Amino acid sequence: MSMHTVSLNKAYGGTQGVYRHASHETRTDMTFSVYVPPHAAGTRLPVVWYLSGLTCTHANVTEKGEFRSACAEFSLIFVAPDTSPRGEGVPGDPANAYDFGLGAGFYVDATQEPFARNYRMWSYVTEELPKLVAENFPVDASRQSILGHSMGGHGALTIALRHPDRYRSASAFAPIVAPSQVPWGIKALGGYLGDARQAWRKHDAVALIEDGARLSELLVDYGDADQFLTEQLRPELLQGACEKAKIPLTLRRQSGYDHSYYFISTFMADHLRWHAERLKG
Ligand SMILES: N[C@@H](CCC(=O)N[C@@H](CS)C(=O)NCC(=O)O)C(=O)O
Repeated sequence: MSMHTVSLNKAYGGTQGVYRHASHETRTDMTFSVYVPPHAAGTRLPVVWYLSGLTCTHANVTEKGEFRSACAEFSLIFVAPDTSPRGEGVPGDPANAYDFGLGAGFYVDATQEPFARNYRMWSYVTEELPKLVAENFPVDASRQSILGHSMGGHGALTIALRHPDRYRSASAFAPIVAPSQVPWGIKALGGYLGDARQAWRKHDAVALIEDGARLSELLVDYGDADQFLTEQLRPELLQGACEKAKIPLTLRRQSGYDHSYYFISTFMADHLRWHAERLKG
């Protein structure tokens, strides 16, 4: 699998890169960013996957996430994929909707037309991109963690719940925890997966936990001034599911914070420290 370098910039002694490759999953070119911290030649480093929210590309967190200082301090590689396929012929014009189509892939493999051909973000993020990253960067694949924001928090939680042996830890900022029960999720899962709600359950963190999926622990932050909190995010549903399933959840309500990267960047280093502790050794 080949990729080409779009940009490389030295930062905190390491390298922030942006790369593009032809994806066989999405049948489009895909762009992603990777920060590699300073390290001794020949060493393999733990990797943290960051999944972004609605309307985002790799660039939002890369430019506004303020993760590099902590990644350099804790020796973490940080990978940020795009949130959907893009390009000529890809359906889902964002002029029609910001919450479905381009920039809103929801980390599922679509089964419905006309989306099934390109919208394969589940397989892209869990299979294709990890292989490409392992081939091209000094990652230790036995030490991986995943985190995300909003729609990307949904992606991080569902991916971690379905791959408990692959990721040592999972966390989220303001995640959509029960897409089957909120407007963003009902629109996206219905549009990509169809009306048969049974197929939605493996893309719904709360439903996965109800159906028996387990994680050793979870860290979730949200802001109490988040404009999406009560209608779309509903952290209390995750809290209830985790309590029932006895999954230790650290759920922090951050006073005055909204849904933006001002919130995410404030708590980014904290999450990365938490992951780094679990990625040791
Ligand atoms: N304000 C956005 C709503 C979507 C939104 O808040 N997106 C979040 C993720 S769910 C985000 O990170 N946006 C991009 C950014 O802040 O850079 C819009 O109406 O387009």
